[in-house]
Amino acid sequence: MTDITILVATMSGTAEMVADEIAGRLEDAGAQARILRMEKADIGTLKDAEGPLLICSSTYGTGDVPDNGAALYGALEAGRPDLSGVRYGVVALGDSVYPQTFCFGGRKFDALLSSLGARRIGERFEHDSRSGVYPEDAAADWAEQWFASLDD
Ligand SMILES: Cc1cc2nc3c(=O)[nH]c(=O)nc-3n(C[C@H](O)[C@H](O)[C@H](O)COP(=O)(O)O)c2cc1C
Repeated sequence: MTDITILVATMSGTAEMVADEIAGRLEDAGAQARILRMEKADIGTLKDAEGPLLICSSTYGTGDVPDNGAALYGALEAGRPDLSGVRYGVVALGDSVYPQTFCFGGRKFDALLSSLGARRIGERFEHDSRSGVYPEDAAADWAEQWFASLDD
């Protein structure tokens, strides 16, 4: 069974709700999904994860990662661990009212993990809170496809 760790960075809870829905969908598809808020994660969490990681992050401030993800982001940036054994996917939440920094929380994690040697599986999923699409439904649909593509 594939173990998937969903790492959540959120300010007002949307990303956590999205992670809950994704976890349910992944479990239905036969995965073991664990949700971890980023303040409870460290470099070891990423390096030692049994299976792929799923970054689920919103965006705040001027294109910043949410506060609860800042310590992990900073530790990765400063420590520059070798993550070449890590596979990951990205769910990025944002709002197109901020076109200059749209979905930068998820995009920043994506760029950082990739620069540390981790391999992204599939395209990044980006949700615009202005779109009228429910983020949890769209992200769960995406995650089901993402999970299926892990075997490719
Ligand atoms: C103060 C504030 C700043 C924001 N800044 C950005 C931003 O720079 N870029 C972006 O794409 N979205 C931005 N957003 C939108 C949120 O990322 C988006 O609404 C997201 O769905 C919130 O998810 P959360 O509840 O998990 O934090 C901002 C929202 C707020 C309230």
